Amino acid sequence: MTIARALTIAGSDSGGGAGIQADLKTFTVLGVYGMSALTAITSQNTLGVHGIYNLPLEAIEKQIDAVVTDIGVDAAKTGMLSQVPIIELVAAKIRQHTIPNLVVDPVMVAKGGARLLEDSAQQALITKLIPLAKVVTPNLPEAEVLTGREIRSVEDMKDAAKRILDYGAQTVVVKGGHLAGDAIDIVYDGQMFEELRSARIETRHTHGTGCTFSAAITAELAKGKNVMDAVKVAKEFITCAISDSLELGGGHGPTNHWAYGRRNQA
Ligand SMILES: Nc1ncnc2c1ncn2[C@@H]1O[C@H](COP(=O)(O)OP(=O)(O)OP(=O)(O)O)[C@@H](O)[C@H]1O
Ligand SMILES: Cc1ncc(COP(=O)(O)O)c(N)n1
Repeated sequence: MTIARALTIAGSDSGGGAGIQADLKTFTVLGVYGMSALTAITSQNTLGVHGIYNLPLEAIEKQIDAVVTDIGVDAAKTGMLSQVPIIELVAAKIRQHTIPNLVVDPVMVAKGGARLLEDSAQQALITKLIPLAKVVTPNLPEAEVLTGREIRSVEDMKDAAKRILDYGAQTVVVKGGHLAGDAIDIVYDGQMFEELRSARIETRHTHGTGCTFSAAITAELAKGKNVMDAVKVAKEFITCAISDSLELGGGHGPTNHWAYGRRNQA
């Protein structure tokens, strides 16, 4: 049996709702074989991030080399890459192995406010990693940092998408989860804008939405979908996952990674 293969290069969330745990669950539910290269371990739960332990560069490099040279990768995503040397290493490895279908989730701040990207590393993300991306998926605060402009409306989101595309990404998805009203995401490929809209779900259990969304795009690209179709599946996947989110822990509970699969079986 052949199976599409996806790699996540990201941090571990011990709470299981975000980071590589969210990515691997999403890959599995979408029928893709998941692999991981850990960049950092976080001590984390639904209440917040309690500790960050970046891994040595050699450990990150060896994980990527091991899976690429043996198993192979049809698509990959990056998540938490907290420091300049980690970003530079990951970018160099992606180029060296010509890893296809790269989704860059420019993770900066966890839901509880903990910084997962050092300020000094923002520029490296823009100059080293985003130019390699088939798709880059900033949320509103991330898009504001990347462009240096406030985003208050869908028009501002479109303007940000254009500016981020100019850094060299092939497609930009500006996620509107942080705007009031419907959850609107703007997709821009340099030619046209597409607006993906869903009703806002009233819940505080949204830990890991960004990781899950970008992992779903990665899984669909690994299976050979084009970017627009992959993003549409990811939007459905995350909407189901938030609708059926899990009341675990005392803070922001995780989304339900199984909900999309169950709904499509029913
Ligand atoms: N309450 C909600 N109801 C419906 N969809 C939502 C909701 N919140 C987020 N989304 C959707 O989830 C996806 C992830 O968007 P979001 O803006 O939450 O990014 P994020 O990177 O997860 O942010 P955060 O770091 O706060 O988790 C997008 O498709 C967005 O539209
Ligand atoms: C290890 C790790 N990576 C990323 C996030 C961001 O999560 P979100 O998907 O909520 O933006 C996180 N909280 N922890």
